[in-house]
Amino acid sequence: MAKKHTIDTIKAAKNSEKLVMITAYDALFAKLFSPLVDMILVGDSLNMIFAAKPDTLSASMEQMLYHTQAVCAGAPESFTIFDMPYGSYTNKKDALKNAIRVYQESYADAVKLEGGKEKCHIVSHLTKNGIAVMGHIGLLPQHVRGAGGYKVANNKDKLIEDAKALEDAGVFAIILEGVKADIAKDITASVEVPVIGIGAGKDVDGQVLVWSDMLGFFEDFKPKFVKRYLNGAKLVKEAVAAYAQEVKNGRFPTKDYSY
Ligand SMILES: Nc1nc(=O)c2c([nH]1)NC[C@@H]1CN(c3ccc(C(=O)N[C@@H](CCC(=O)O)C(=O)O)cc3)CN21
Ligand SMILES: CC(C)C(=O)C(=O)O
Ligand SMILES: [Mg+2]
Repeated sequence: MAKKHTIDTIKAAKNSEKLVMITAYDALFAKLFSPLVDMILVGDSLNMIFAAKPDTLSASMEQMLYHTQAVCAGAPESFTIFDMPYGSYTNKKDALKNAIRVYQESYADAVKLEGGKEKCHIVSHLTKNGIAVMGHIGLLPQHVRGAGGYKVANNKDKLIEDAKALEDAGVFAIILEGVKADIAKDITASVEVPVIGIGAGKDVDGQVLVWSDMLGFFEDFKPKFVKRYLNGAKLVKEAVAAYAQEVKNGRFPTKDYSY
């Protein structure tokens, strides 16, 4: 990706090229991913992956800001999206206050928040104040406890209504999570902003995956939509085992590694 995206180039990608998005939570990986993807999401999924919590609900603004500062430091050339944590956008006033913190305390380019029609008054309040907002509909991880689990969403008419309402409220793109592929196709066709899928099949405008899922580091989590492009956990375990063995048997360090 030669030049950093803007909301205009992201919108223009619809119907011309697929958009590639990946999560990152730290500078090291963000720097590796940056030249290879269109957008980086600092997902509240970091609460589960980085902090080993059972869900995303306890992620805080402070934690999200800390990780976003790290990601932006590692990937200044990437369009970076801050995932608004649970409870940070329950009303217009709090949402704007917290979104302004994102722009003032990090270099994130946009924020993302979960919800459709019922969140549009908040989305338009943010966009009217100069904040770029990405929507997120379908399976909403922040609703996991209230909903009693992660469930694929199949209410096509409601999802199309949500997508259109978000577009009217001013989002520049929409995440569509956990939706049957044929329904996702119709939702994607119903709006002019790009729809980025996760577990939503191929007929969307782009894809997002959690980095540690697609690189095979998050071994305990293997839902249907995750493709493993690397067996990260296996490679790391082999390397650390080799190091441990060489320390134990005195083969490391040799003269080459000694002063
Ligand atoms: N590591 C990780 N990857 C993610 O993609 C992710 C997170 N964490 N945390 C936040 C949310 C939670 N997500 C999830 C979590 C579980 C399922 C899941 O169990 N899916 C079932 C389908 C259930 C159904 O058929 O209704 C599956 O078996 O695929 C899906 C998305 C996606 N997000
Ligand atoms: C799964 C993606 C879209 C997300 O919201 C996250 O990583 O938190
Ligand atoms: Mg999230």
